[in-house]
Amino acid sequence: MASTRNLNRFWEWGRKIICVGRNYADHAKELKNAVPTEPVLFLKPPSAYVTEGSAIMVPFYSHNLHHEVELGVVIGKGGTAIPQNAAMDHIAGYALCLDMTARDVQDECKTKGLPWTLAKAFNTSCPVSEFITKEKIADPGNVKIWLKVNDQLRQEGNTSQMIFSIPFLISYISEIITLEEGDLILTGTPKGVSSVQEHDELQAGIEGIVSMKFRVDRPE
Ligand SMILES: O=C([O-])CC(=O)C(=O)O
Ligand SMILES: [Mg+2]
Repeated sequence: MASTRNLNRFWEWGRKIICVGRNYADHAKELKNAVPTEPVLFLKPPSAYVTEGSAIMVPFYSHNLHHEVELGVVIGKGGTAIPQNAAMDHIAGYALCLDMTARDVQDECKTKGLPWTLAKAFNTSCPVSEFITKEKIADPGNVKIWLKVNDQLRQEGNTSQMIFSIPFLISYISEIITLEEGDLILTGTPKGVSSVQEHDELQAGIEGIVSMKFRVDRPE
C-alpha cells in the first residue's frame, strides 16, 4: 500500500542513517586504507541531520573536520533481505549528503580500535539537500557529484566509480539491518576530502539535478 506520509522532509521522520565507507577506491587510497572486499558500514543518529539555512558545527573536541560529499538513497518501501533485483523498487528518491567527519578523532579511534561514533555521529554531521524524487535520477549509478569549499573545487566524482552498487548495498544492508521507509543510505565518498574551518562556505551538487550550500561554524 502506498504511504500517505510525505517523504519530502524525510529528515524529520527520525529514521536510521546507514553509511557506507570506502566505497570509492580513490578515496580509500587517499586515506591509506585497503580497498574493501565487503562494504564497511557505520551509523549516524537522526539528530545528525541539518538542512540548508542552518550551519554545520565543528565538534568542540575536533581540530580537523573533513567534508565527504555522497549520494544518499532514501528508502520508500522497507524490507529485510531484499534481493538485488528488487532493490530499486524500495527506493523513494535521493538526496545529496555530506558525511562530515572529525578526521583527527577518527584517526585516534582507528589507532585505539574504538568505534567511530565521536568522529561521525555528532550533531550536524549529516547535512542534506532537498528530497529528490526517484524519477529525477534515471541512473543513480551514473551521476556526477562535486563539492567546493569557498568556491574552490575539492571533490568531483561519478557514482559509476562505486565499488558496491546501490542494489548490492540495499540487499547487503537489509540482510543485517531491516530497512524502513524514511531510512537514508549514504553511499560513500570519492577522493578529495579535506579540512574545513569555521566561516567556510561549502557548496555541493549533483550535476544537473541539485545544489546546496552550508556554512561552517563553531560553538562559542
Ligand atoms: O571516513 C571514511 O573515510 C569512510 C567513509 O565514510 C567514506 O569512505 O565515505
Ligand atoms: Mg563517508
